[in-house]
Amino acid sequence: MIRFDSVSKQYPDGTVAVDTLDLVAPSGQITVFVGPSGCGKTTSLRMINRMIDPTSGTIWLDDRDTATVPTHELRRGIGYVIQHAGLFPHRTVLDNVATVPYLLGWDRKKARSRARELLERVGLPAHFADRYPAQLSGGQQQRVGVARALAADPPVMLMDEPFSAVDPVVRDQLQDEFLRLQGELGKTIVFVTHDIDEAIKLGDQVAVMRVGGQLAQVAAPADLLNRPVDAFVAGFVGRDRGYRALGFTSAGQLATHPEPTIAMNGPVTGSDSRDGWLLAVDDRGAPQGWLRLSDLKPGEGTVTENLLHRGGTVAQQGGSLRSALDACLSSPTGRGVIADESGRLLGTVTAAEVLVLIEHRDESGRTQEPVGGAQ
Ligand SMILES: Nc1ncnc2c1ncn2[C@@H]1O[C@H](COP(=O)(O)OP(=O)(O)OP(=O)(O)O)[C@@H](O)[C@H]1O
Repeated sequence: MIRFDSVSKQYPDGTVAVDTLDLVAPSGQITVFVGPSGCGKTTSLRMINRMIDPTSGTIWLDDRDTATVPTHELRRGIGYVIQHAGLFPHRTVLDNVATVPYLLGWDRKKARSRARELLERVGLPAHFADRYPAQLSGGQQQRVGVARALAADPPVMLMDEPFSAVDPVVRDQLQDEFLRLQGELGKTIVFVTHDIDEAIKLGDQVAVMRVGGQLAQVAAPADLLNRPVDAFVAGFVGRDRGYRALGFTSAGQLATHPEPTIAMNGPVTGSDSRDGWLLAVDDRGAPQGWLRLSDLKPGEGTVTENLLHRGGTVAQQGGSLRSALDACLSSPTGRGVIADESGRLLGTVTAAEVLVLIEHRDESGRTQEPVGGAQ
């Protein structure tokens, strides 16, 4: 656990970067600092490993006042990842990852074998080990940065905009893999970003700061979306927060309607169709897309990929209200496709049925007794 106890930082020129911050970052969880440029996120983060010393107040790491811990000892237990990864350009990827173990005096073989294991963990193939950072893409460099920070297995990780310098698709992948890794490792993580969507996706709790270094609100993502404390937080969290909050509310077990299907690569037969549409499934029963019978030209007798409307999303049974509603809204038929955990079709629901569930959410955002749906 990391605890900020009335922590302030005023730089010598008089700038108050952080103003009387009180906050707990619980062990094994991800706490995200988010806020507009200059609101004191980086300063707050760097005070944890004492790259910056607070002007007043105390930062506790478990039961130790960090001001009383020698910095080299403090930093041994704290991994640090920054934007652009900050890799050493003249060292190979493997030696970059092994930096801290070398510094800690590990035997070279053990350090390198640990580095190899970590590269694999962050999803980099073994042949990258002997490359230099400049020979990697931005996303690959960030993975190396994460592996390097994890090398000595520190219980705490500080991450300052680690995924900001890569394109949105790679960022999304890095975020997913980071969450998967954290699921395995359970580190105490403090993460800085200016991107509210990233904060909401990654944070177990999100601390919104305002310029002047004040904490505006700290809350779980769903609470932040459902109950912003003031106009600043509401504005920062964004306009479609009501819709996004549905992402944190389970749709429960949806009562689905049976949906007539047609087999991929099989013959087109329209006899079961209710409204001129059929849902194509593969040989495992996984939905592939919708087929509109009126799109067929004479002689097109086989269900092939290029005949399908594939824009619709598929929601998983037991998933969120947002994914269920999205499945309906994105479906060309208005019927949202619901699959089981292994991706096999269960049936469909309508937006009206999902809306009934949304209306029956309780105060905390949970859905009550499943209502609506079908037989
Ligand atoms: N060394 C310094 N001397 C004086 N002022 C500083 C110094 N470092 C940061 N500041 C100021 O402190 C405030 C907080 O800066 P900080 O870098 O912590 O903000 P941030 O929220 O991380 O910003 P960004 O998202 O733009 O990186 C800003 O007004 C900044 O200009």
